[in-house]
Amino acid sequence: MSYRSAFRADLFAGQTHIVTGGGSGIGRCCAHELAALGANVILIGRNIERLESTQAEIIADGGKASYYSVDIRQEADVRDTVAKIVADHGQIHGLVNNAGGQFPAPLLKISKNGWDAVVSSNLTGGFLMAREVMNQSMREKGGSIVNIIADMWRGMPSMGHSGAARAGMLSFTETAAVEWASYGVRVNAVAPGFIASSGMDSYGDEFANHVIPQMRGTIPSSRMGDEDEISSVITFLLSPAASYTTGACICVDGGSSLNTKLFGLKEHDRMPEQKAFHRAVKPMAVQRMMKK
Ligand SMILES: CCCCC/C=C/C(=O)SCCNC(=O)CCNC(=O)[C@H](O)C(C)(C)COP(=O)(O)OP(=O)(O)OC[C@H]1O[C@@H](n2cnc3c(N)ncnc32)[C@H](O)[C@@H]1OP(=O)(O)O
Ligand SMILES: NC(=O)C1=CN([C@@H]2O[C@H](COP(=O)(O)OP(=O)(O)OC[C@H]3O[C@@H](n4cnc5c(N)ncnc54)[C@H](OP(=O)(O)O)[C@@H]3O)[C@@H](O)[C@H]2O)C=CC1
Repeated sequence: MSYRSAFRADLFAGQTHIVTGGGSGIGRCCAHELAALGANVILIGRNIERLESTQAEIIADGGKASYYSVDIRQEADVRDTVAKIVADHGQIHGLVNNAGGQFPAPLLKISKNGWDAVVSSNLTGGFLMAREVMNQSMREKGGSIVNIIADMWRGMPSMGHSGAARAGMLSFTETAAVEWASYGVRVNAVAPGFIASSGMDSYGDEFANHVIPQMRGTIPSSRMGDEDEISSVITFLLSPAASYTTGACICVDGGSSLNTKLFGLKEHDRMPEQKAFHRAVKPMAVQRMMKK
């Protein structure tokens, strides 16, 4: 296995974990990490080429992976796909609800269809996946669900549809954690900040050249996060190390959600030692996962 996880190599041996959006970005990275820890990984997404490619990478690396192409917004397709997964692989131990995305636009420029497309991708789809996995496996056998949301605290300007959906997903996480705890099912969330993922590259030049440099200046850690820095927290939440953790949300954002504008971060807060520290830790993170 070439993926260098911080966790024990047989952590998920004999277990099956679903990763939605597993064909690219954070989901692909997470699929690699879970497979490196012994899991049989099920990749879900719409684009078959990307799913196939991630599956091939994992298998070439000595891991186990399969894929099912489905749009998580389609209720009947989600139900049938989960049924197929249970028939093919048996118990589902973990679900990573990572599929999603949005387009940058101010609220006044978002059509009803645009709003619905984003809300159904980032809220309804995750609910459908969790409900079906619960009904068809976890309510009998227990399990762990991790929902990926976003840094939407105090609003998400230019991505208001996504902010509303992610806030809803956090509330869903908390409700499901309470309702499903007695079935031995834990439900948690991870809120990534700015992560240098392949998905982030999809927003075009304006976003890359203007928005990202501007946002980087507001992050106390002075850099964007890497995909593996989200994956390791997902892995922790799926693992027995988090056996008493449910209904929690872990912000993985280099401190950006804490950076109040009131007496905000100044250049002199970024000490030279801090920059040196980043240079020291970055190579290890990069070694964990080679980006495409
Ligand atoms: C402060 C923290 C920042 C956090 C940063 C977050 C980063 C990330 O999440 S990284 C990347 C994640 N990946 C993506 O975002 C993938 C790219 N996005 C999408 O695929 C789309 O946004 C989607 C989720 C809406 C795709 O859904 P789909 O059903 O394929 O959408 P359609 O193309 O059919 O369009 C439906 C509807 O939406 C309108 N629309 C789509 N794009 C835009 C746009 N760029 N601007 C305005 N409107 C858009 C589209 O026009 C349709 O509406 P109608 O025209 O009214 O029918
Ligand atoms: N990168 C970042 O900075 C941040 C990312 N996030 C969130 O983290 C998650 C992963 O993002 P990231 O890896 O960066 O971006 P990607 O765009 O690479 O990943 C999104 C994945 O979701 C899948 N997907 C999207 N819609 C659907 C759908 N309707 N049905 C099934 N699969 C779907 C896509 O596959 P396909 O197109 O094949 O269906 C793709 O593999 C997303 O929810 C994203 O919004 C949150 C905060 C910050």
